[in-house]
Amino acid sequence: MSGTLVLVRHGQSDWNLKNLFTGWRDPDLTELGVEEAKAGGKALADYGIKFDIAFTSALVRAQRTCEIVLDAVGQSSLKTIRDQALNERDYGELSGLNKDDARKKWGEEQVHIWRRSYDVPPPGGESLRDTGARVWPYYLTDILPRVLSGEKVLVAAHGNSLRSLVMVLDRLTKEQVLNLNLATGVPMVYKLKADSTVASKEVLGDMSGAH
Ligand SMILES: O=C(O)[C@H](O)COP(=O)(O)O
Repeated sequence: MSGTLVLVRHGQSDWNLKNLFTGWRDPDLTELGVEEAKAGGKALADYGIKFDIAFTSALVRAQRTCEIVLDAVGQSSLKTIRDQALNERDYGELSGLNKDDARKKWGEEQVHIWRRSYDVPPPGGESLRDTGARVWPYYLTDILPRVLSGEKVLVAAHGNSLRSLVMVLDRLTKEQVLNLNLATGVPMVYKLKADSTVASKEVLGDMSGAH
């Protein structure tokens, strides 16, 4: 019997609010980010799920989101595994730069390619493929076996580490992944088949405002 995989991007961080490239830098959630995480948790509580285990990254914005979601579903003491394999894409030399300033310097198109393409890395940083090269093996060895054995698994992570997973789960092409944007704090509930492909996907919230 296969289980359930819930992916949730962390709520708004201080650097999301300031419009800065963040990557492996470690800002905390804003007040809005806390509210987004609470709303995602409430959606999961209303859905009626109880998790068997949670995974998050080595970065505080994802860890706090994970804690807030678990609190909302009444499981604040649930075992949670932190691993930097789930960290945000390393933004390299863009880390700490303002996204609008970067567009002025390098042009809208180039910045969009760095942010959303599959295989073009930002200077000194990771492409989505590079991010996947650490997320996918971790998923295969540490997360997927639990889901396939029937567990309900929460993964609270980042826009791009989760895009690399969604790309595989939703079988998106390199072209399609350009338009994949994940909203902060909106849970995606996947039920997997025994062969690890997706039986169903439900999005508990509004992804349309994601950018
Ligand atoms: O690291 C960051 O700056 C954000 O968390 C994600 O950035 P993006 O929207 O450019 O992918």
